Amino acid sequence: MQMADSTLSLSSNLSDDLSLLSPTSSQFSSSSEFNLDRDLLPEELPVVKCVARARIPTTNNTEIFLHLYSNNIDKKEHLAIVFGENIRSKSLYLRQKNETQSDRMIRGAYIGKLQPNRKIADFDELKKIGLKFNEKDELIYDNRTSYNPENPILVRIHSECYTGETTWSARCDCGEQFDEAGRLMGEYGRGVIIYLRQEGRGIGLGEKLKAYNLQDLGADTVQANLMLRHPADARSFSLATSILLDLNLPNIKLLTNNPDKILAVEGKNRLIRVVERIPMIPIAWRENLKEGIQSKEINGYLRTKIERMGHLLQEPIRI
Ligand SMILES: Nc1nc2c(ncn2[C@@H]2O[C@H](COP(=O)(O)OP(=O)(O)OP(=O)(O)O)[C@@H](O)[C@H]2O)c(=O)[nH]1
Repeated sequence: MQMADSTLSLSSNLSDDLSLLSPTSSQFSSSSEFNLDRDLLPEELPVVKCVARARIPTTNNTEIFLHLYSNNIDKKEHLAIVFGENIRSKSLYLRQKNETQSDRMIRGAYIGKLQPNRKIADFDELKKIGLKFNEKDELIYDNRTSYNPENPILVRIHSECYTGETTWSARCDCGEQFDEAGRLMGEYGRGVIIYLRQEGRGIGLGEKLKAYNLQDLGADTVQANLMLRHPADARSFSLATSILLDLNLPNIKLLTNNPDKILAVEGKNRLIRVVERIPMIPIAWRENLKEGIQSKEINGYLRTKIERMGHLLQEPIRI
């Protein structure tokens, strides 16, 4: 999203900045200071290519199809976690030069199920049963081969969070949101989680750990980023736009509280349409205080997202 550092004029020395962290500091007063402008989004989208896909049976008894993407703007392995066998990547199914049926099965460009002794991935076999390909050998989608792109599909765009997903952090709601998105999509039997490698809202894990120390020293999640001379949010969602287009999913129902994410994934030319926003209400806020993430940090974190980043969420009134 590359949001600009618009509110804070920083002194050159971090230790000077620490003195700004008194509770009475009023320099951050307005809400949603960082909201995005559609006109400033890039015109051109990144080029993405699905290089491998595999079926993953999960511990929840749901089957997912993991799609791994390369792209022309970074070297990271971004992913689409796909619930539903008939959601197809255009770039994956393109026929590659000199590839064999076995090559296609190995990189996941098959239709149906793999089983021992299967010989044909899709192409010739599918032609035989009447499926059509265009002059570039791209599969022409129809009801038998693909999800109907007119039907909005449930999507979560998730940014990597090592601490929330792997080390059980109760500083943020990332792990809970990831699990919840998977649970919902498993229940519906359809959906996509786009997993973007932009740790720490794009500043990386090392910088996020420094931000956590600043938070323990009294900064909120936005202040900490700014004090480290990063934007409040350094992410871009154009890769998610390109991946959704590659999966032939132009209409989506987005699980998010972040209005900027909606704008960002739709992009400048609105090639993706968010036809519905589905809020992600923290479990502790919607059920009872015994469930969900319990920590003093999480409440401050969520409050800052509401007050300073304009998140569409309401803290429950506790009696
Ligand atoms: N810099 C920084 N990053 C954080 C902090 N807490 C969580 N993150 C990162 O924030 C990102 C998670 O944001 P998301 O949950 O995808 O998005 P969001 O903008 O909160 O919007 P939602 O869709 O409503 O969840 C991950 O990359 C986390 O690593 C923090 O205190 N500082």
